[in-house]
Order: sequence, then C-alpha cells, then structure tokens
Amino acid sequence: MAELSFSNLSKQFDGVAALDSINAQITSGEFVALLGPSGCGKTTLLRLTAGFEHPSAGEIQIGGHTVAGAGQFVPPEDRGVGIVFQSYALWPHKSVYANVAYPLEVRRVPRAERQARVAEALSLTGLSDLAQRMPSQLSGGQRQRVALARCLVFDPRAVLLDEPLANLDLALRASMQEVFSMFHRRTGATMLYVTHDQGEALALADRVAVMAAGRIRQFAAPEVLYREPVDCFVAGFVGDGAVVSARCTGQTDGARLVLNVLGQEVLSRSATPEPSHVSIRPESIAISEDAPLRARVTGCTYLGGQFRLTLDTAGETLVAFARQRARIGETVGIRLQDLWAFRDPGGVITMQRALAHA
Ligand SMILES: Nc1ncnc2c1ncn2[C@@H]1O[C@H](COP(=O)(O)OP(=O)(O)OP(=O)(O)O)[C@@H](O)[C@H]1O
Repeated sequence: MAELSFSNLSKQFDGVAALDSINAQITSGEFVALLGPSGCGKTTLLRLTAGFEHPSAGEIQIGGHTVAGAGQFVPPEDRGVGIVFQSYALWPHKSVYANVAYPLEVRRVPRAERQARVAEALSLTGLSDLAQRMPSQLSGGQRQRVALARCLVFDPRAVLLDEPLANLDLALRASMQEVFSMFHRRTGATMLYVTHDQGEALALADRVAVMAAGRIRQFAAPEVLYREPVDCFVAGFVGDGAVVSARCTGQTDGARLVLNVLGQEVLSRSATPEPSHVSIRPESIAISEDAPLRARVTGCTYLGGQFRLTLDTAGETLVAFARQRARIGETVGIRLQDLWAFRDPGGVITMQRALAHA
C-alpha cells in the first residue's frame, strides 16, 4: 500500500477552477474521505489521482513517485490504483467470478494463482456463494461488493471510491459501510473515499478532508472536525448545531476565553485569542429552568432515547437535546457550556458563497 501526496494541485476547466492549490498527504493504509457539497471538486481530485485527467498545475505522488506534474504523466493502468464507482461498472456479460478475475487476466497472472486470488477476494467480500451469478442477478449491494472484490484482487497500491453507496437504499448503505470498514481493516489499503454524506464520512474515515469551492478547508479526524472546526463553513457543514458570532471579553488562567455569546458571558475553548464565532453543538446546551438565557421551542423530534429541539433565541436558531418532550411555542431556559471559538471574519457569508458555488 502506498501514501498519496498532493502538492499545489490545481485543475481548471475552461478557465474555471475546479481545484485550487490542493496540498495534502495521505499516509499508507489511511482511510480518507473527501467530503463537501456538490461541485466542490471531490470527483475531480479522485479523477486526477486515478489519471483520468491531467492537472493544470501542481503534482501528485503515489508511493513517493510522481505520477502527474513536474513534466510527468503516468497513465491510469500503470498507477496501480483500484477504483470503485457509484455505477459499479461491472461487465454485464461476465459472471461474478469472471468480473473479479478480469484484472488478473489483463495482467497475465498464471491460472493457479489467479484462481487462488479470486477465491480469496470473493471470500473477503462475502461473495463465494454467488461466484457463478451474472451481475443482473445481483442486488445493488452485492454488485458493489463485486466491484470491491475486483479492485482488491490485484493488490492495488490505493483504492479510490467515488460515492460507492449513492445508489443504494438507506438500510443497505449502513450494512455496506460495515463491508468497507471490514475491507479496510483486513487489507490495510490506502483508501480515498468521495462522498457528500457527512454521516458516511465521519463513520468510515480516519481523517476527513472537508472541501468547498475547490479548496480543502480542514483535513482532520472526524472528532476534531466536530469539536474544533476551523471556520464557519466546516462548523456548519459537519455535524448538527449552530454557528453564531462571538466577542472576546477576557481570558481565564487556563487556555479558556470569556466570550460574549448571545448576550451571555460564556467560557470557551479556542485556538485563537481573537475569535469571531462559536460553534454550538447540541450537547453544549443544557436545558435548565433557572438559566438566564431564554429560548422559544420551534421544533421537537423524537430521536429514540432523547428529543432534538430547535430553539429560537435572539434571532438565532440553536439545536439542543432534551430528555423530555417540549411543546412548540413554550419558552425554556438554556445554559451554554464548552463551546469552541474560532476566527472567521466574514464567516457566515463565506459559508453561503461556498454552498452557492455548488
Ligand atoms: N469535464 C468537465 N468540464 C467542465 N467542467 C467540469 C468538468 N468536470 C467537472 N467540472 C466542474 O468542476 C467543478 C467540480 O466538479 P466535481 O465533479 O469535481 O465536483 P464534486 O464535488 O465531485 O460534485 P458532485 O458531488 O456533484 O459529484 C464543478 O463546477 C464542475 O461543474
């Protein structure tokens, strides 16, 4: 398995930037998700990595070797990467077995070794009993597992997946996520996984690159994106909650800042001494009758075990979790705690622009 590296990578189509100076290192064996709204450049980054497109500028390395840029271009078939598409892209007239064996035939792998490797790939993806079926006789999830087996059979240096679950229904998506996790654990493959589904990205990936308008806004572990977003876009795009403006009024002995948020003094975590906004996750809001900040309940949904409330206060919409059902229109007291503050001048406007670019 190999590491992937992007340096100052840009791609323009008809003078319009689809990717704008991407810099990222993906370590060998890492599972990375590219997450962002439609049109942010996820698929373009994947296609450049696969070799289906030439970069306009910058460089791509796979396993320490330059495959695009710096005057070089290695064609897709020589990059040693496996690709799994949303549309499965199986040979319709070949059986499951023949589909999975195909990459080895192309590489002229001897018959005995071919049989052993196909059997192993089919077993790993739970397809051994379906080897003789034709693609038309399979469910969507089974077809996607064939695509996975076909890509794993030739020991690719990296596996690129372009929205592989987009065509499947919700229940199947959840079980296929398990298949991808298991595949990753057992093969240790370097995986680059494109999705616009944040649940999928946060559940599957070691790290997530959140993209907007051709740029990577933050590249971090899911829990870091959730707890410590760098700007309004990431805070709003990843996870539930609200982003509101904040003003620093003091600092405590520790690294915590005293901020004025919605007219209240609140202690916050922050990486910067001059934040402009806070991310308020649902678990940062405690419902408490004696709390000074009052909010009107505008929505209440049962999630199983708890309720999700939407609350209106000082012109902002917040999201909170509650043990008890609340009545729409009633007023409750809320206390803010453990907020994360960051600096993003022009914040919410930038976020709207990033989404409008989609
Ligand atoms: N072949 C092309 N010719 C012209 N423009 C293109 C081409 N491919 C992509 N683009 C443009 O580049 C931008 C990025 O597209 P890309 O497909 O990478 O986005 P994406 O994040 O994968 O979106 P989606 O989630 O909708 O697939 C878009 O504005 C798109 O219209």
